[in-house]
Amino acid sequence: MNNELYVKVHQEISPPLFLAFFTLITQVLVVLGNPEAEWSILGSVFAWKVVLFFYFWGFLSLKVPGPKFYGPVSPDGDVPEYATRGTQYFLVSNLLYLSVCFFKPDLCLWIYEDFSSIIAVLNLTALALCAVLFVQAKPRPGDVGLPKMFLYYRGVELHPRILDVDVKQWTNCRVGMLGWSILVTTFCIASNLRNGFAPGPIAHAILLNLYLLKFFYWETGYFNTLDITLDRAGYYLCWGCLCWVQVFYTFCAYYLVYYPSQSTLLGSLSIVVFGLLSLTLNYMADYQKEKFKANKGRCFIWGKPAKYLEVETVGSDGRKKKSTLLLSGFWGMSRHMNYVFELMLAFTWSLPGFQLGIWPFLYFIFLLILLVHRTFRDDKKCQQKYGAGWNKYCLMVPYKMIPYVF
Ligand SMILES: NC(=O)C1=CN([C@@H]2O[C@H](COP(=O)(O)OP(=O)(O)OC[C@H]3O[C@@H](n4cnc5c(N)ncnc54)[C@H](OP(=O)(O)O)[C@@H]3O)[C@@H](O)[C@H]2O)C=CC1
Ligand SMILES: CC(C)CCC[C@@H](C)[C@H]1CC[C@H]2C3=CC=C4C[C@@H](O)CC[C@]4(C)[C@H]3CC[C@]12C
Repeated sequence: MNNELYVKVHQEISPPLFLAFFTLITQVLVVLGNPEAEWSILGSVFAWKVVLFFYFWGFLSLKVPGPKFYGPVSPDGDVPEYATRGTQYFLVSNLLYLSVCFFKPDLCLWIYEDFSSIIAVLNLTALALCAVLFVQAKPRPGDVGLPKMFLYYRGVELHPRILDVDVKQWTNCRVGMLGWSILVTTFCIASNLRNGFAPGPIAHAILLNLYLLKFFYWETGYFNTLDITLDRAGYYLCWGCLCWVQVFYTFCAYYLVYYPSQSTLLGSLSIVVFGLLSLTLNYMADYQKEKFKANKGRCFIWGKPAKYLEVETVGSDGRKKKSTLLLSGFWGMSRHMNYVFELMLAFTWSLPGFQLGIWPFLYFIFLLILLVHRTFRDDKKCQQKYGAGWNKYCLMVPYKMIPYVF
C-alpha cells in the first residue's frame, strides 16, 4: 500500500468504521450470548445505579491517601503520578462483593439479566468521557490538521487528569480490570444458580481472578507499558477498558450461563492446573525483565548471572544514555515469550466451553490478533528507542513469539 493510501485508510477511513463496528458489536454480543436479552440504548435505572456506583468506587480508590508512584517521563517532560495499593483495592473489592453475593445471590442474576442495559450505560458514559477528553485536550503541535474522528479514536493527551485523578489509571486499572473480575465472578455464580453445580465456570473464574490479582500486584509495572507511555487517552483505550473489556473479555463466562458448560469436575481441575502453569510462566517472564531492570542488569536468571546486550538510547534532551537488553531466560528464547504464555492461559480458561463451538474462544482469537499486532508495534517502538542496538538484539533473539516459528 503506498504511503498516501495508508495514511488515508489509517486516519480517515478506519476510525469511524472501527468506532461504529465495535460500539455496535457490544450489544450484538449481549444478545448472542443470551437470546432472552433485548437490545438496550439508554439502559435501565438499575444499570445506571450499578455503573455509577462502580465508577465512584474506582475513583474513590485513587483518592485513598497513600504512597504515590511516578511513571516514566513523557516526551513532553511530564512525570505522571499514580496511586498505589492496587492489590488491596482488588482484594477488598472482591471480598466485599462476595459477601454481598453470599447474602443476596440474586444480585448476580439481576446483573446477568440486565446486562444489555449495563453495556448501554457503559457505552454512553464511555463515549461521553472520550468526548470530554477530546474537548479538554490541549492541542499538540503534531496533531494540527489531523481528522477529528481520528483524534477522538486515538486520543490526544497521554496522561490526562480529571478531578486530580489519572484518567488511564481509572479507566484501565480501577474500572476496567476490576469490572472484568467482578463480572466473571457474577456470571460464574449465575451459572451455578441457573444450571446447578457448574465446575467449568468455577475453573474459569478462579483462573481469571488469579490472573487479575497478578495484574494488580504488578499494577505499577503496567505504567511502563505501551498502553501508558505511547497510547493516548481516547476511544481505543478508554472506551476499550470501560466497555469493550466488560463485554468482550467476559464473554466466555457470560456465554456459559445460557449454554451450560459440559466440563466435568476432573476436566475443570485439569484446566485449573494447566492454567496455573501458564499463569506462572507468564508471571516468571514478566518478572525476569522487572528484576533485571530493577537491579540494572546485576541479577541471576535461572541460577546464572544475567547476560545482556549494552545499547544506547537518545533522551528527549538529545543526550545519549547507556542501557541494557536482557538476553537470558525467556528473553533469550524469543522477544515475547510472555505473550505465548498469556495466550496459553487464555486458551485454557476458554476450555470449559469446548463443546460449544467458537463462541467461548472469541477472547482467545481477539487476543491472538492483538498480541501479534503488538509485537510489531513494540518492535517499532524499541527500534526508535534503541536504534542499532535493537537491530543487534533482534539478530541475537530473532523470533518475535514462538522460537523457530514466528
Ligand atoms: N490480556 C491482554 O489484553 C493483554 C495482556 N498483556 C500482558 O501484559 C504484560 C505486559 O505486556 P507488554 O507491555 O505488551 O509487553 P512486554 O512486557 O513484553 O514489554 C515490552 C517492553 O519491554 C522492554 N523490553 C523488551 N525486550 C527487552 C529485553 N530483552 N530486555 C529489557 N527490556 C526489554 C521494552 O520496553 P523499554 O525498554 O522501553 O522498557 C519493550 O517495549 C504481559 O504479561 C502481556 O502478556 C499485554 C497486552 C494485552
Ligand atoms: C477498540 C477496542 C476494540 C480495542 C481495545 C483494546 C484495549 C481494551 C486493550 C489493548 C491492550 C489491552 C491490555 C494490555 C495489557 C494488559 C495487562 C494485563 O496484565 C491485563 C490486561 C491489560 C491491562 C489489557 C487490557 C485491555 C487493553 C488495554
